[in-house]
Amino acid sequence: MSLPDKAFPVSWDQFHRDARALAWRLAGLNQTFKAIVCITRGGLVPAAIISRELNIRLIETVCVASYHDYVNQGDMVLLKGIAPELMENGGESVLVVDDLTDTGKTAAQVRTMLPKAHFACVYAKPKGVPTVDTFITEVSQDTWIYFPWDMGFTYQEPIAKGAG
Ligand SMILES: O=P(O)(O)OC[C@H]1O[C@H](OP(=O)(O)OP(=O)(O)O)[C@H](O)[C@@H]1O
Ligand code: HPA
Ligand SMILES: [Mg+2]
Repeated sequence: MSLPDKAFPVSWDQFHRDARALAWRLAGLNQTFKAIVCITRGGLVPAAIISRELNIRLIETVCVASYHDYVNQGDMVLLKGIAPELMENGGESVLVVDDLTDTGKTAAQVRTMLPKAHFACVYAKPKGVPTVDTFITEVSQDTWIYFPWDMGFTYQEPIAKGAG
């Protein structure tokens, strides 16, 4: 598999705005969440923003590794599971947070551990949409999202390079 055709670069400002929009959406559910389980590593950043906005202080991680060479998804490896007390009652009142759902495999794997939890992510691609309960922005499946923590400043060729 090669890199998707379209690029969706996200700045820190935009990510903060979108993660805060997700927090507003979750606040509107009028549901009390007793804990956040964030899917590392991408879920750590929105979890920090959402935990601040919703005043959730109990934060757990589930550590899943799957994308071993940038775009190609290898086997999923569970590096660290979830504290047993948060898995009681299928994870009822637990909020699971990730930066995005793409094929939906990561969310589906975590759902097997927390079937009754609420799954939220900032961005979603169509294949992943059915695996989450709440998200903010959908991008097409052939789009690659570039997160600010993966980026650096580089020279950009003019769009009309060579012209004039
Ligand atoms: O819906 P999927 O096709 O499973 O893809 C979505 C997952 O892929 C990315 O994580 P990644 O496995 O790249 O690891 P990272 O969060 O540690 O960067 C992203 O943060 C999601 O967790
Ligand atoms: N961007 C960054 N990481 C990802 C993506 C993406 O579009 N899909 C799966 N992991
Ligand atoms: Mg991830």
